[in-house]
Amino acid sequence: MTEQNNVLPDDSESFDPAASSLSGQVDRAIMDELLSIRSSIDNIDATLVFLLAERFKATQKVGILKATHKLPAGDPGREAAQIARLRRLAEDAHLDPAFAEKFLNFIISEVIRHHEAIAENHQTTNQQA
Ligand SMILES: O=C(O)C(=O)C[C@]1(C(=O)O)C=C[C@@H](O)C=C1
Repeated sequence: MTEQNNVLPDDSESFDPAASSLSGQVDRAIMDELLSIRSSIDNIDATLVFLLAERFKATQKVGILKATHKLPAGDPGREAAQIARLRRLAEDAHLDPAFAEKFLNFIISEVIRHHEAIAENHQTTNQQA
């Protein structure tokens, strides 16, 4: 049977978790320890991608709602509250709050770009109708 029941995409054929420019240059035990830690990093990176995909699905709904009701793409008041909250969470988690703020701003700027594209598209479609 070729049916796939797993939820995760299969990247096992294209991704080599042992890929490294250090291969053959580092003691086996050290390399094994490095690969073991990298395995956690790979799981975390995969989780980040799935979480970001879910966040962008949610913000796409916001973008459609905003375009439908002609609301501005950005909401600086909301952003200020989000940034203050994330900075506090970052501090509690021993993550650099400046990095957390930069990361959120990076994501939000992409979301605003998407919102503007949705609004543009919505306007064009309505002009044609
Ligand atoms: O909540 C909104 O109004 C959104 O458009 C989402 C979002 C976000 O990505 O969190 C993006 C842009 C706004 O400036 C504020 C927040």
